[in-house]
Amino acid sequence: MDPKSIADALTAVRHSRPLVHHITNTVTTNDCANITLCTGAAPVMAAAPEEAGEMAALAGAVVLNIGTLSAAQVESMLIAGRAANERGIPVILDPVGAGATAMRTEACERLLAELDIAVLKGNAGEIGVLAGAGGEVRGVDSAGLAGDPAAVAASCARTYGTVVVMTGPEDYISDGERTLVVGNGNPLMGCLSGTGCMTASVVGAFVAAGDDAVVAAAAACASFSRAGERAAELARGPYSFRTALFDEMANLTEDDLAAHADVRDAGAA
Ligand SMILES: Nc1ncnc2c1ncn2[C@@H]1O[C@H](COP(=O)(O)OP(=O)(O)O)[C@@H](O)[C@H]1O
Ligand SMILES: Cc1ncsc1CCOP(=O)(O)O
Ligand SMILES: [Mg+2]
Repeated sequence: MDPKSIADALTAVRHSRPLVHHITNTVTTNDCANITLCTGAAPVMAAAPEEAGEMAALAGAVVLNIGTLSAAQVESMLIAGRAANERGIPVILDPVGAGATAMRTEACERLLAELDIAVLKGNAGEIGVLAGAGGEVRGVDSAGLAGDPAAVAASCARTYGTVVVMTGPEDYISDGERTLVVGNGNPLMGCLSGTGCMTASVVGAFVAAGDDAVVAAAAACASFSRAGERAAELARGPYSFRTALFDEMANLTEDDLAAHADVRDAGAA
């Protein structure tokens, strides 16, 4: 893919500094706030049903993450999602742990049925479960996927009428017709809780700032994973990597991204 359109997508985030409203889990909420800031956008976390719709209406994107969900939180997600849908504000769903318990799977299916989800972003196991394609999930981690990942991402996108971002050593982005693969990243990203959640935040920032959700989501994945590559050069282990990941996201330049983003059509992968 044209490296300039990837770099331009980062420029668009930094110029528009979109507000990214999150209703998210209690484990990685601070990481999501700070990676949103380091990307060049503005985070806000607001989950109370009394304000979720009002806050969503002010946002450039809404990120719904079911990592530590409750029945009440699902209701807040529906309120926020409806407010966003009424205004054409993109909603990103992170189906953390879908497939691990019936509650998580059913919550995702309800959110996907009742809301217009712009981007469904999960790991390979979560997307495989929701696609009905033999995904396996252990807690919040992917435990495997049956079949060709590009085909699963595309099939899931068609099933739900959304853009799918399926993360792993390579990230697959598909709207059901066009499927891109992002090759950037480093294995240390899989050794840290929160990198999947942060991917959703970064996707939210890029989709808020862009016109084409497939290109924006691919640019988001390339940017975050390129920051991961640079951070890995500075790290002594997972926790110094974590610090470096935020710094490298904030310091990422359009020139570096244009030179190193590895975004291809999956068919040509
Ligand atoms: N082995 C790996 N090599 C490169 N990047 C990885 C690897 N594992 C995960 N990532 C990156 O880490 C982020 C989180 O992906 P993943 O671990 O699949 O999500 P989750 O935390 O939801 O299980 C994504 O940006 C993905 O590209
Ligand atoms: C460990 C854990 N448990 C519930 S949510 C959560 C964080 C998951 O973060 P990620 O999916 O980004 O690894
Ligand atoms: Mg993880």
